[in-house]
Amino acid sequence: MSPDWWRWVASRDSLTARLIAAGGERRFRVRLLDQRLIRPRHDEARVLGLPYPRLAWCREVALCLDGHPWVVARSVAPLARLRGQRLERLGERSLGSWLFRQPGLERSPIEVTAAPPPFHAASGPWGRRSVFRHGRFAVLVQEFFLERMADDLGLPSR
Ligand SMILES: C=C(O[C@@H]1C=C(C(=O)O)C=C[C@H]1O)C(=O)O
Repeated sequence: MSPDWWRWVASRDSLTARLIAAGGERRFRVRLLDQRLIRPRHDEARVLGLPYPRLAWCREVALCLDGHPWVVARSVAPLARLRGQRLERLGERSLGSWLFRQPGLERSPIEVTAAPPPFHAASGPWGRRSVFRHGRFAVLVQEFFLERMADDLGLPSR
């Protein structure tokens, strides 16, 4: 991986904040693509340490700059660990802007993939995922950086 991409893929602070900063004059927007109850995919259940199959709340978004998707994300939170968090009310507010305000937030090591997003038609150089926890609450956040972001920021292909 190029150092330019490593800085994005390995970052552990808020991606929302980084995208807004990198976007400069461009307008940032979270576009809500879907939110629903699901049975997590096998690999998602494994990463979350869930006995399969358990119901989970799923949210899919595109993080857009001036209307162009730079990142697509799918977040999966086991219902049993939602602990009354009303995540469905986030709407087009960023999950990150809420998450990073939670006291005692912990983040697992980041897993990286070169595979395309399994939940979206767009493609790009890298994907990653990690689990955020605070107290008993847990959410798996899976983010895929798209070609449009590489083009707009003049990043290398990989
Ligand atoms: C986890 C973060 O939140 C971002 C916002 C998301 C959303 O609103 O659904 C999903 C993934 C993120 O990239 C972050 O900013 O780091």
